[in-house]
Amino acid sequence: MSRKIVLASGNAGKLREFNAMMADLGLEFVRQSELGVQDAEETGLTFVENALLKARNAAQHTGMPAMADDSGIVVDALGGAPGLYSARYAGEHGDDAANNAKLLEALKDTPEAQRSARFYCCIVYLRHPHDQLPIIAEASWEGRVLSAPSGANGFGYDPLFYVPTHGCSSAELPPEEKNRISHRAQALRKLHTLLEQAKA
Ligand SMILES: O=P(O)(O)OP(=O)(O)OP(=O)(O)OC[C@H]1O[C@@H](n2cnc3c(O)ncnc32)[C@H](O)[C@@H]1O
Ligand SMILES: [Mg+2]
Repeated sequence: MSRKIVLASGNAGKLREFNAMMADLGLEFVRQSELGVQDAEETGLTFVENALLKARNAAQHTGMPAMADDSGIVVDALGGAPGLYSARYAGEHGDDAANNAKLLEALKDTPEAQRSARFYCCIVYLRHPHDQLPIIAEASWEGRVLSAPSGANGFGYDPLFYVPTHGCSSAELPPEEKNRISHRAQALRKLHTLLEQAKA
């Protein structure tokens, strides 16, 4: 699949990671902001609906194949919150510091054994604006929420997300290691396999 894809995200951290991962997969993309595409309203009640809304918006505004990611942190002790609303958990969209502070506050009385959480990522690919058979891949990354931030890599909730397999936060992982094991890496590899199979 050689066509250029419009990547329907405005999140700098995600774009950095997609940039690193898609080159290895031979996927060429352009950011929607470079094509004047405005962010879609995320009115969905599921991650897949929001990813579809973002991909469809970008495809319709450009006529190109489009790919979108909707993701978040799902915390068991909070009944799955912030989940779908991770980007605006503290109110202001994309205020990572406020979102992390609110998460720490919400779990201040939660013991370590009950702080399990997972990052979830759903990626949707549309071949063109009228594509009725989107290619969809999703993945989760199991961990738990730390009681204090640690590490400076990554973005969003990475300083608070403890990765049991590596004994550190996802913000302490080297970027290339996060891009090997994360929810986004797993979902993108699945999507790539589906694209190859569909010869999309
Ligand atoms: O919708 P786009 O434009 O892609 O950008 P966004 O930041 O609004 O993205 P989402 O709506 O998918 O919300 C995802 C939020 O979940 C968090 N998140 C997602 N993936 C993450 C990761 O790999 N590490 C840390 N936090 C992550 C982060 O706070 C994001 O703001
Ligand atoms: Mg968003």
